[in-house]
Amino acid sequence: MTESKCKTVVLISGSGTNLQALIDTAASEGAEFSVCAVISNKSDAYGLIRASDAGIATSVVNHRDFDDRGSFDRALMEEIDRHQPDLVVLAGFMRILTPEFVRHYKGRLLNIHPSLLPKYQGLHTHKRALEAGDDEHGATVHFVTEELDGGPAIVQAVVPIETGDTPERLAERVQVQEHVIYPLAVTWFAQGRLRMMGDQAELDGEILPRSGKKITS
Ligand SMILES: Nc1nc2c(c(=O)[nH]1)N[C@@H](CN(C=O)c1ccc(C(=O)N[C@@H](CCC(=O)O)C(=O)O)cc1)CN2
Ligand SMILES: NCC(=O)N[C@@H]1O[C@H](COP(=O)([O-])[O-])[C@@H](O)[C@H]1O
Repeated sequence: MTESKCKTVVLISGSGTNLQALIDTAASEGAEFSVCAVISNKSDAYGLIRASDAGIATSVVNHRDFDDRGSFDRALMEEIDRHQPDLVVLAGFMRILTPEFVRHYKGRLLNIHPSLLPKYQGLHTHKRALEAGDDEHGATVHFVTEELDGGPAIVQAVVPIETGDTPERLAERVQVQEHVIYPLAVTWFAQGRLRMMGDQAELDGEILPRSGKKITS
C-alpha cells in the first residue's frame, strides 16, 4: 500500500447501513481508508443511493445476467479491478463467491456476518439464535475464504439477547454494533496492522483467537 489512503471497494446487495458506516468513517478527520467504489448485484439496493449521495462511483453487476456463478464472479472481478483496490469489503453482499474469486482477493477480502462465528454460518442467524435459546448473539468481521463464513475471525461484537426479542429487534441491536466493528477492522487493515496468515488473522503481529478480538457492547 502506498502512502495514499487504502482504496476500498464495497460490495452490497441491500440497504447499505454498514456501507454508510464505512462512508462516514472514510469521510472523518484522519481517516485511513477511502471508499472508491460501490458495486451491487441488485439494481434496487438502497446502498447505491447512499453511495451516490456521497459522490462515490457505483455500478451494478446483476448475477441474474449470467449463466453460472463463475461467469458472474469473473464479471464482478473485472468491475472491481477497474478501481485497483487495496481491499474488497462485503457489506450485506448476499452471493456465495467462487474459489476463483476468493483466491484472487485472498488476504484482502472481508465480510461482516451477523452471528458469533463459528456459530450460525449461513443465513437467518438471528432467528436461529433465538430458537436455540441463546443468551447472547452478535456479529463477526472475518477474512473471506472458500468456506462460507468460515474464514479467520478478526473482531466480534457481543450483544445480549433480551426477553421478548424478535429477529427484527435483535438484528437492529446487532447492527448498531456492526457499524462500530466494521470500520474498526477496515481501519486496522488500512493501517497495515491486520493481515491474514494462513488460516489465522494477525493483529499487530499477534495471532488473534479463533473467534477474533471480542468487543462487548
Ligand atoms: N466463498 C464465500 N462467499 C461468501 C462468504 C464467504 O465467507 N465465503 N460470505 C458471504 C456473506 N454471507 C454471510 O455472511 C452469506 C451471503 C449469502 C449466502 C447465501 O446463501 N446466498 C445465496 C443467495 C441468497 C439470496 O440471494 O438472498 C446464494 O448465493 O445462492 C450465505 C451467506 C458472502 N459470500
Ligand atoms: N450473510 C450475510 C448477511 O446476512 N449480512 C448481514 O446483512 C446485513 C446487511 O445490512 P446492510 O445492507 O444494512 O449493511 C448486515 O446485518 C449483515 O451482517
